[in-house]
Amino acid sequence: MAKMAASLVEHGQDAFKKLFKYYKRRNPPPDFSEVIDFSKGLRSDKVFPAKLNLDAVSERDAQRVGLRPVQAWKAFGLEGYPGFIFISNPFLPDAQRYWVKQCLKVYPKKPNVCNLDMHMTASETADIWERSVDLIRKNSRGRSEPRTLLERLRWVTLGYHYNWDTKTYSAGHHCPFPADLSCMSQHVAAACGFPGFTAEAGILNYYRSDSSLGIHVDESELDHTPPLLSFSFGQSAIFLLGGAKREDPATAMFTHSGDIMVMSGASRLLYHAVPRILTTPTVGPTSPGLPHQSEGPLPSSPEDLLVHNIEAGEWEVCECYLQTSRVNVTVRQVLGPGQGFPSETVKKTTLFSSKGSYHQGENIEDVNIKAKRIRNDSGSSTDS
Ligand SMILES: O=C(O)CCC(=O)C(=O)O
Ligand SMILES: [Fe+2]
Repeated sequence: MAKMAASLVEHGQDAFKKLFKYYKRRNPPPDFSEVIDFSKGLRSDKVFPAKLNLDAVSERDAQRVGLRPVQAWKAFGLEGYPGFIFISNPFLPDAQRYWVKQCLKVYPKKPNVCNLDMHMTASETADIWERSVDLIRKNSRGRSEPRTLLERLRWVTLGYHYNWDTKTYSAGHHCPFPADLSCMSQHVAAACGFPGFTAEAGILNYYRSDSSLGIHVDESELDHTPPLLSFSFGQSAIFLLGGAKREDPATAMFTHSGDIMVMSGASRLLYHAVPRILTTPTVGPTSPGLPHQSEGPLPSSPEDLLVHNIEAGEWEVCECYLQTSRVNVTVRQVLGPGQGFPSETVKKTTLFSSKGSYHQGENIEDVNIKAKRIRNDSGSSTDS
């Protein structure tokens, strides 16, 4: 089986698509032995330690956003992918809980935009968390139908809201980017050698255990010099990193809870995909970094600490949700320094951003292909 995965890579022709299908397959299950696992350090000969800028972020600034001191981060590069940096869970004990809570409770709130807005009124989507918590708490693993709004959440956009139809950002469709996530992203980017990074757009993807994300490249940002940052929480997944062309072969790696990926330089515009979320039927964490038992509270709050310990009741809901889910946050800088949107994009916004018409009259498959959205095994749309 391991040979099979390798031979798919060697044959070139549509190698990425074949690898995607291979890792997505349930029956028979794929062999994961060739998947790079950065949590195991330098075990693979393709993995090498990445150099970070150790002075870019003070220990105090890192702590403020829930990160360990940069000196303690385990950061890796991957042979053949210059500019790709994988940081294996650099979060302080319990800090992930804060970020998970933000992703589930805070960022889906208005004025941010989510998939549920496309079919529901503003008042119906006003408090997704509050409307979901009681049922999530009574969670029974293994059921297939999502019962709550939180379980039907597929994406949230922050800052400059990504328009899935036109594949553009625009000046007219924008709301303030969350200050905490902006600050954390700035520190991660600075440690990776990008001190001027500005978080301008965010896409949160909410994956259920049968979800996948198709092969795509993130090229809608107007400047590709700044890196793209990716934060993963919850269940582990297989992430495939390909080449500059869609059919180029790809490398498979695990992403676990707390892991950060940085796509910069020559790796900024590489094709990538998430063919599979890895969940096991056992209760408790399956992802090495998933916070389960309290790992020890965050340091008692200096006044300016951005992350804080969350309430036990809130974590109970997050933990139930994460037993079958993965949340990924990508943070992007859209514009170069001093750059503005071309007037063309502003015009397009008026045409396409009216909420009622978003995705309407379109075949769901077309929308999924165009917008490279998350799909479920059943093939059903996860856009609603
Ligand atoms: O979920 C992931 O790890 C990748 C997400 C992604 O590629 C995207 O949002 O563009
Ligand atoms: Fe992406």
